Amino acid sequence: MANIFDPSKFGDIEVANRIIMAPLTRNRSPKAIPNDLNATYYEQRATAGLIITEGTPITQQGQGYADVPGLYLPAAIEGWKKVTDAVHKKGGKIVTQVWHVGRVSHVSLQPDGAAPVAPSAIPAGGKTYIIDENGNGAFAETSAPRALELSEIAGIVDDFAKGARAAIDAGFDGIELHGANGYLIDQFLKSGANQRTDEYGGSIENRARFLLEVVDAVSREIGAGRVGLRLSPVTPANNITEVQPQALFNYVAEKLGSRGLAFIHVVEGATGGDRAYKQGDTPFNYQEMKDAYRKAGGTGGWIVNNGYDRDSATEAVGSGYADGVAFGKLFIANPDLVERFRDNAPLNKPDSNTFYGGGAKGYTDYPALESVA
Ligand SMILES: C=C(C(=O)O)c1ccccc1
Repeated sequence: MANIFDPSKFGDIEVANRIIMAPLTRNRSPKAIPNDLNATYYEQRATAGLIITEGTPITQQGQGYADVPGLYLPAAIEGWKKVTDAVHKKGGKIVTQVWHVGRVSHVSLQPDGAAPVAPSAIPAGGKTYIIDENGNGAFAETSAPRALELSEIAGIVDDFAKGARAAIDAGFDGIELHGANGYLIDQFLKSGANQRTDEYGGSIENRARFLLEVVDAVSREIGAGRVGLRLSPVTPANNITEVQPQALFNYVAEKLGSRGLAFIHVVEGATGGDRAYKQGDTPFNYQEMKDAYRKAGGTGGWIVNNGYDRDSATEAVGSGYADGVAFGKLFIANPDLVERFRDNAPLNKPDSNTFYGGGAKGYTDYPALESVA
């Protein structure tokens, strides 16, 4: 019976344990270029079985928030090399979350101040984080998106492949495709954001087409064994909705089963919120989705996320339900979370006031156990 401290292998990626650092946007990479402070932050957390970095846009069009790192500038690749080198020197493993925000953006962040793009011209609502005219961080309403022309979609699929290649060039052990939380891939998947009438909209097969084309393109580029995928079947994040999540994600899981991916990372419930959240009246059955994946030949690691603690993670891995458990806020506040879990030691509490933006405070200044002994 596995436990959370056992090593494993997710596709081509060997991991020292099952305690995974979840992707966490921190808005501390001005001009989309990773910096020394970012390298320190990730290095401090290198004992995670696998670090999944914050969302990293593949293009400026895919950028939706100020000061997140990108993969589309040469200087950013050099910046990421500082991060991957630092983590590898500590024996860690790290993949980057490859991201296109779709409609969750603002014209001030878009090339030539253009409208953000999406499957359909349906606004996300809600707010994003920009740098205002005075150079200060500020929250702003997301801008109304335009619907992608059919002829544009292949180019974005190719942008994902280029981003995956850039990630490997930057020294990452692989990538996680961001298919969750109401961003572009999730917008194509879900009925509330995708009302296209061409081969990318309407039926479940059509709405899953973009995801599967992106999976196949990045797998051709860097090898499926270095590709993970994050999904969030029922999250309401960024006002995304879906009328039949179980049918959709059972289908997606079945189609992923034959693609040899390294891992599938599933947000259970509302991202960062209610684990029991559901879209519609029927609770989502995550085991059923996993069964569909395994039945179709899926061998990738099954990583679960949202509201887990040491005990529930131990149960999830020990029972064989999960191969890994991803922790977000706990890794923000506990760089040495693995050691704290091993010693069943007290945990630092995260300060939500410093989650987004700023510098070292609330980022690299959380103490590790040995520093408080
Ligand atoms: C990448 C994010 C996600 O997946 O929800 C994100 C973006 C901004 C703030 C928090 C989280």
